[in-house]
Amino acid sequence: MSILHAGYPQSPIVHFGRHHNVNISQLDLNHLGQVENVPRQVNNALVSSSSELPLPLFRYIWDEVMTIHEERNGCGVRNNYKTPRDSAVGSGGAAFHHLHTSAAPRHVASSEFYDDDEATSPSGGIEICAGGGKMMANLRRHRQREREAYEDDSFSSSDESSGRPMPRYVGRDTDHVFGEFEMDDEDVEMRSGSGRRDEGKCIYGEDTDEDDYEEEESVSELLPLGGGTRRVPRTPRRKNSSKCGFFDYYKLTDEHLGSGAYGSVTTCKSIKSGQEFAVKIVDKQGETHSRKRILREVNIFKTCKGHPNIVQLLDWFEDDTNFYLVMEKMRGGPLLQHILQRGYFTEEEARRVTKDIASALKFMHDRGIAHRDVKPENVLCTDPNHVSPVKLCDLDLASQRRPQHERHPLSQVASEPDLASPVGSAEFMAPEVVDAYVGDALKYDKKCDTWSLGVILYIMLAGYAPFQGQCDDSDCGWSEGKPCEDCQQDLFHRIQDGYYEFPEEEWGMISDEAKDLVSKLLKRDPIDRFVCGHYFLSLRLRCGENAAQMAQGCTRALVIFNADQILAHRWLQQSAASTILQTPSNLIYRKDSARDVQQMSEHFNMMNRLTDARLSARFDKMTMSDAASDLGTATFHGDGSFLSMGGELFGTFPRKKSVGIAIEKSRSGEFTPPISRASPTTPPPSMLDLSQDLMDSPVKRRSADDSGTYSLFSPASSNGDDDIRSPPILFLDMPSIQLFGADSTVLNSVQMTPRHTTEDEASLNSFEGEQENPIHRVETQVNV
Ligand SMILES: Nc1ncnc2c1ncn2[C@@H]1O[C@H](COP(=O)(O)OP(=O)(O)OP(=O)(O)O)[C@@H](O)[C@H]1O
Repeated sequence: MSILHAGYPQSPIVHFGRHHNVNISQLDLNHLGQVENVPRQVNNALVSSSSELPLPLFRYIWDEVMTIHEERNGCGVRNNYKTPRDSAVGSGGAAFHHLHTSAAPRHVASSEFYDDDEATSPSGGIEICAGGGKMMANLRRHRQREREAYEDDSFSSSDESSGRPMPRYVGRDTDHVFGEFEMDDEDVEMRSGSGRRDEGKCIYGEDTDEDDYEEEESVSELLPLGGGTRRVPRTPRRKNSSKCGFFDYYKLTDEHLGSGAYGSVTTCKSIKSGQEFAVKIVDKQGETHSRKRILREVNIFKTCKGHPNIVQLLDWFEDDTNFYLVMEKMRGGPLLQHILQRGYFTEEEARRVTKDIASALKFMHDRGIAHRDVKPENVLCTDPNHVSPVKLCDLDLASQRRPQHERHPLSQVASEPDLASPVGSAEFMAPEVVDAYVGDALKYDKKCDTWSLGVILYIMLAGYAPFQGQCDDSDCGWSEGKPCEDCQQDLFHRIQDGYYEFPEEEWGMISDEAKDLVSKLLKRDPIDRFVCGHYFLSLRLRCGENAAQMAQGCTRALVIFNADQILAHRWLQQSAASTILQTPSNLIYRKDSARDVQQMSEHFNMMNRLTDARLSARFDKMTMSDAASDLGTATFHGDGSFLSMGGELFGTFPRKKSVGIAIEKSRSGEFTPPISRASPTTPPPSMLDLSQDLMDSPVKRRSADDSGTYSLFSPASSNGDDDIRSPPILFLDMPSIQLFGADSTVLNSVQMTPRHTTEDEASLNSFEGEQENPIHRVETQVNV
């Protein structure tokens, strides 16, 4: 985990008005690293986090600093800051210094981010915000550049980081010669025409002159952290005149590599070089054929281009009957089959496989993609003689965020189809995904992948799954892969309970570190589950004696978490024991009926679309309290998933309608919201209006240990920020803010001494404000 703090580096003290000072170094990661009760691996990660922060993120911060500065001060500021490398220019200099020297500044930014007077307003209340429109927009730009850099050379064949050469492409380069499928509009027709051979038609079939140019395909940009999609400007490119199909370049062999719900995968050979590849052939006539789906899969393959632990797509074709996706051939076969055939497997090998999968997931998650079907069949071994390295395949269920402009501000909460559709194979489904099946429809996110990784790790170590379905019917064929309603229900219940064991017989010999990682991944509540990928958190601390003052004065701190919790786990950090596991003999692997799962998914998708339409219609004529009750009841499910999407959601509320508040009320405990009474920090009336409605709509919370914890969220309504993507505001008149890690240990706390405290405040146990990163909570505690 890496943290970058953008605070006030020139002085560690931030002045909140006349009476209240905050030592901002409390947010400094080096300080955090010394917190005693932070687990060792977190502590270590924090201590070393500055140097781990990827350079591109620093570039982003630098860009952000300069952009904001330029906007406020006119042009030319950027240039002024570009010359010196010393710290005389404050944080900007520090960031710049880092860019040029890779040194790790402890602070980046300061007043470059925000007006000086924001830090010196009268104190009395605290406002916490997440997201930040400009931050997000700049992060998108940064991501685009980063993605282009990756495509250019970061994971090229001489990728030093992996030490593994990428497959050398020898066949036709569809991208450069013939163009690609239409990627940017999923409904668009793929172009086709008569191929040179009868078997196939080429994707771009029109005859053209040698000198013809066509526009390069737009590339959909996949964005992390709640981003959207933006088209890259088209550039002209020479178009080849030849027409061609799959069979002009490859011939099929008899070797069948596997099949799934959508196609069969066989070996093919390049006619030119004789080199072997794998080709997934999807029948257009089949019930499951969907051009949209294929295009999405290709698009995601493209985004994952070059990663050493994701199978690479090399070429793709379409003819009258089939789609052809030509990939590198994974000669070692699916993971468990490989382990079974070898009959030998060690804990160290399990560790390496886990690291490879986690690395692939981090890469995808960083780009806003969830795989959603992580299971052993989709983990393929590169080499027939070694279990690792492995690569993830089957990106056809992977999901990316939709472009911002295509989303409806409210509908995405309940029905964003990308991550809301339950897909995947039953044994590997995370509880929140199962919830979506069994009626408690709610959002789930990329963390469903890390759950599945936990299941795979469990199976690798023990040879059986942590959750298994059973029924009383002795003739039931569930264990052979046949459908059984009762077994499926039983499995779902077990996953929802989240209860599993480490039976001594198999687990006695396995290291505590390995078990610890399993338990961090198989956390029932996604909030507590380990994550990988970048997350960031923007805090706004706002002070004022009344709403008007609060609207004016604030300061902000940006915290970026490079939350590679999985890869940073101590079991993955160093070699594990070479203990020989019982896995091969215990492996009784039941192939999933992915088709059944998919049918359920389609059904759920349909329900989603209905909900979507309903919400869209309602939103247009919605009053503020409607919006509030929507958030409070229909769409806010109180398990943190709201907030895992929250940064996006809040950011997209149109300002005029944006005074929604969602309050989560736990099952037990009394709750008196500070906003419902007059206090020195009385929030704007719009918020007061809503509070009572929300109090009447408690939301069920699923975590067992949540009593006395409350959440309050609101999109921005009065922060004086003209940015339509302005972040949510959490009004608090509490004196301290605490950052919590995934395991609920306090990472940091910022103490505020309120000028006014009342007895009422003592009745508030705590607030919990979730930011975009669901693993970190911001909580206030009463300190009268
Ligand atoms: N590049 C490859 N090299 C070797 N084998 C492969 C390759 N790609 C896929 N396979 C094998 O083919 C199987 C099916 O491939 P894939 O999962 O992509 O198809 P699918 O129809 O999308 O499957 P699903 O039903 O899981 O969605 C895989 O489980 C794997 O065993």
